[in-house]
Amino acid sequence: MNAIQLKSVSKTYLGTNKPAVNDINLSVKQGDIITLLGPSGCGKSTTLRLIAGFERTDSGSISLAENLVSDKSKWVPPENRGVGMVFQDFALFPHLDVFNNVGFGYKSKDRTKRVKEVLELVGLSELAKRYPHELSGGQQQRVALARALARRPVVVLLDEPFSSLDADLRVQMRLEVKRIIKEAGATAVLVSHDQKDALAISDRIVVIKDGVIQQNGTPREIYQNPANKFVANFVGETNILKGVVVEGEACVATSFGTIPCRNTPNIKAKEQVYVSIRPGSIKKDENGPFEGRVLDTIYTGQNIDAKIEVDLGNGTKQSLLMHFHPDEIVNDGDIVRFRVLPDFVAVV
Ligand SMILES: Nc1ncnc2c1ncn2[C@@H]1O[C@H](COP(=O)(O)OP(=O)(O)OP(=O)(O)O)[C@@H](O)[C@H]1O
Repeated sequence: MNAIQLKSVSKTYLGTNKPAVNDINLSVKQGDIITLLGPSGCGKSTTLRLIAGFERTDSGSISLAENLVSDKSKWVPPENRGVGMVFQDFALFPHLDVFNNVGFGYKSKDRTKRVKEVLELVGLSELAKRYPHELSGGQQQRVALARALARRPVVVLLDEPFSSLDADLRVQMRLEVKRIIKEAGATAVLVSHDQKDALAISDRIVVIKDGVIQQNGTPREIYQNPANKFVANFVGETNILKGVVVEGEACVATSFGTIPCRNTPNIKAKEQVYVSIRPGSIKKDENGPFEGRVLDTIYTGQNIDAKIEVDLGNGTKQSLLMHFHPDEIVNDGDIVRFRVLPDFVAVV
């Protein structure tokens, strides 16, 4: 079952002449976590607000759990859409304790039982009597999530859920939020401009630019086979090079040599293309076919991120980003031989 379906949804705000959301089609399967990912102003929050019912569409239709909630002749208000919302700043009520924040507006007979249940789920049973100012950022986020889940919503919408958390807590809360949503069996839509959040938490990522969906895929598809240059650049670091597809081989001829590439069979031979090579696909190898000079290195703990320069022989140089194993000793000016593995090479 589709928990969410958007068909040809568009929205232009009054007083503007460019659509914030432009003909978006999107289906989200029951139980999936999806992230709307894109730069500031691309239309992520507008999409979320249209689903929640805080904004009205200009055209197109929205269904939640297969029930139509918005089209040109039907409009279901936010409170009747079965949507749970987690806001960026968590929006907890400062004068209510954790228990009453979570149970706010929940009027059913089973209120006490349900609030206890979701507090258990988010691991806050012990802190039910605390007030928001007595909680850490991560605990406040759990309260916000528990409140959103309490009414067993059709979908949970989370607007930049990790942006107010510091780096360590952010990493921890990605896993925790994912666990909680999965255990609750909820369907969730997150909005984020952070590719690391998106890759870590999502079943699917929807990359948006200028109100238009650029790609909708699993984190692996998005990272390994970005649909275009924008997606390749926005989700992770990459090298984008011009090239020509080689006839009869899964290869692309680029300025510094022929490199293996898996997604060429559907492309005509000799066609001019752009190829995206992730830095992790460029491996140091004493017997490799290419040679470059190290310009710059950054030690990240997991890798040594390096910028190298390949001499193309005719007075021009091609710079490339590559990763070295963190054990390597790499100095600026070193000459390294390398090869390109096909794993993270894609025509875009
Ligand atoms: N209430 C509004 N009135 C007019 N224009 C708006 C309004 N809200 C958003 N916009 C415009 O619509 C476009 C999309 O905005 P939106 O907030 O959906 O983007 P976003 O991707 O969520 O950005 P951010 O990450 O900065 O929140 C932007 O150009 C924005 O300026």
